[in-house]
Amino acid sequence: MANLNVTIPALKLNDGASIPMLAYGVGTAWGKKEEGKLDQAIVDGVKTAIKLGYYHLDGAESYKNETELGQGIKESGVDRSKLFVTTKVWEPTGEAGDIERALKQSLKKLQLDYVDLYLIHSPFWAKSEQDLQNTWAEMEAVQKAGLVKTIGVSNYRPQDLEAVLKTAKVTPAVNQIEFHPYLQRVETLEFHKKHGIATTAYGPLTAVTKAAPGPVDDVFSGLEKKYAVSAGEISLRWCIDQDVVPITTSSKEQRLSDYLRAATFKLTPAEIKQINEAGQKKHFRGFWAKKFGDESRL
Ligand SMILES: NC(=O)C1=CN([C@@H]2O[C@H](COP(=O)(O)OP(=O)(O)OC[C@H]3O[C@@H](n4cnc5c(N)ncnc54)[C@H](O)[C@@H]3O)[C@@H](O)[C@H]2O)C=CC1
Ligand SMILES: O=CCc1c[nH]c2ccccc12
Repeated sequence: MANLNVTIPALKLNDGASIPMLAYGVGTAWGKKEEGKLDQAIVDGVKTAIKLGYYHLDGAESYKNETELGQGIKESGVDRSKLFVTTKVWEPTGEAGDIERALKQSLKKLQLDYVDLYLIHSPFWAKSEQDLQNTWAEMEAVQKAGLVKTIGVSNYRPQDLEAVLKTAKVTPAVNQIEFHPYLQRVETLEFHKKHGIATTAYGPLTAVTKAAPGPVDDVFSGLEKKYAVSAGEISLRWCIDQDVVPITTSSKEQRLSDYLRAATFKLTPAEIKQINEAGQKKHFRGFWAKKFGDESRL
């Protein structure tokens, strides 16, 4: 297996930490594992990703494979300090101490004493603005206690972030959202920019996988020839060149290896504009569609 030996760029977060701009996610591609049993395929997938150079790893309590993610990290032999590990809390209860309890369980499964980034998986469990605010205060507390380096959110809409910012002492450093040419999240990205919140993107390959064929295909084929890369690699680079960190995944080593080519070329502003204009002709949301509302562009 060719290892391209590429350098993945990093993005500076609002708290001074650096986040690698290409991540390997363990939330999709692996199917459902048997409860309580270590799934060696997931452990091996994590080790393969790390071996190839994916040092940013995206997990979550709800994926039920933090044990495999932790074991893969351990068996990779790569120094902990070189890795950037994210996990997410699923549905906070709103009770005092619930975030600390959930985080400590995650850390135990991951066999780690801290995570680089801890996210609230979604805002959809909250019944009020106050729920979002109280839980954010709990996130601030675990950061202060040194259990996590950086705190953030996922799937938050501008109105959810507004609510958090009314009482926050620490601005969320990251919002992890679905982002691809058919879901460009213009308003959300503008809000992020205004408040110094970094965007990380799940579903970055959607335009060339689940939502294909579509209006970006012709633009992509021209760029595939120009840069001698695949449409997937164009999709990932389209994120990176807009300062968005793509989180991708595959159980296939060859695909993961190929995607590293996203770090070997750069799209021009005119090419990004071409993709954006073509992408705006179609709307597709692969995750959480009912929660956002089918037609929402947020
Ligand atoms: N915070 C959240 O709510 C969510 C977070 N995530 C995170 O993001 C990660 C990546 O999410 P995805 O949507 O899976 O990312 P993605 O858009 O990069 O798609 C990856 C999937 O596409 C498949 N694929 C790749 N190349 C392909 C090709 N050429 N033809 C056909 N299929 C191909 C892969 O096998 C994999 O299943 C997850 O593992 C998870 O860690 C994912 C969804 C929601
Ligand atoms: O994060 C992506 C969506 C999601 C939420 N819970 C699960 C569990 C397993 C796979 C994906 C997800």
